[in-house]
Amino acid sequence: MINDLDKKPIKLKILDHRIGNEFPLPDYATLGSAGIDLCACMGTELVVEPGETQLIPTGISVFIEDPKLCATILPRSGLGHKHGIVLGNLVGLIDSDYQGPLMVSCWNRSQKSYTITPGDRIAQLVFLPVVQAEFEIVNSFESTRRGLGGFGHTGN
Ligand SMILES: O=c1ccn([C@H]2C[C@H](O)[C@@H](COP(=O)(O)OP(=O)(O)OP(=O)(O)O)O2)c(=O)[nH]1
Ligand SMILES: [Mg+2]
Repeated sequence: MINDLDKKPIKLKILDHRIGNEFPLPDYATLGSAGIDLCACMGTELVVEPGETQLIPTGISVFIEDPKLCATILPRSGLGHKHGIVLGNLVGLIDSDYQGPLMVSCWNRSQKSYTITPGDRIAQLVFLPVVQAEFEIVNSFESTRRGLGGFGHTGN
């Protein structure tokens, strides 16, 4: 269990006033949840046809501020597995200096149209640590057992 004091304060703007009223404030569903569900905040129902991708507002923006953190937008497993509703960008990456609205690219990879109703939880937001690299230009690397082998080099 994560104590509230161990949680990282993150600035959040409510852009759609249904958030915190008709739709819940973003929060972890259970004590051990890694993700916070994001709600679809469009005005009316939206039908995503098979193969189609729609950009859906979530009604919030966050300012992560700390460059050692980012957030990712991930599919919800139930929607992805049962209905083929995943993300058009596969994974959304939210930069620590981004201050705009959080948007979800919804891709219907199934053969059936899918209706999204305002307030539906369409994806989830996961905060993650980030390490920024500073490149050191070299001419060669110390050799390793793997060396250049990859892409199945070690077998199945
Ligand atoms: O699913 C997503 C992915 C990104 N973003 C926002 C936050 C992110 O910080 C910004 C830029 O995303 P990214 O760097 O992945 O896109 P880009 O195509 O490289 O755009 P840019 O040139 O603005 O960086 O868009 C979202 O709201 N939802
Ligand atoms: Mg970018």
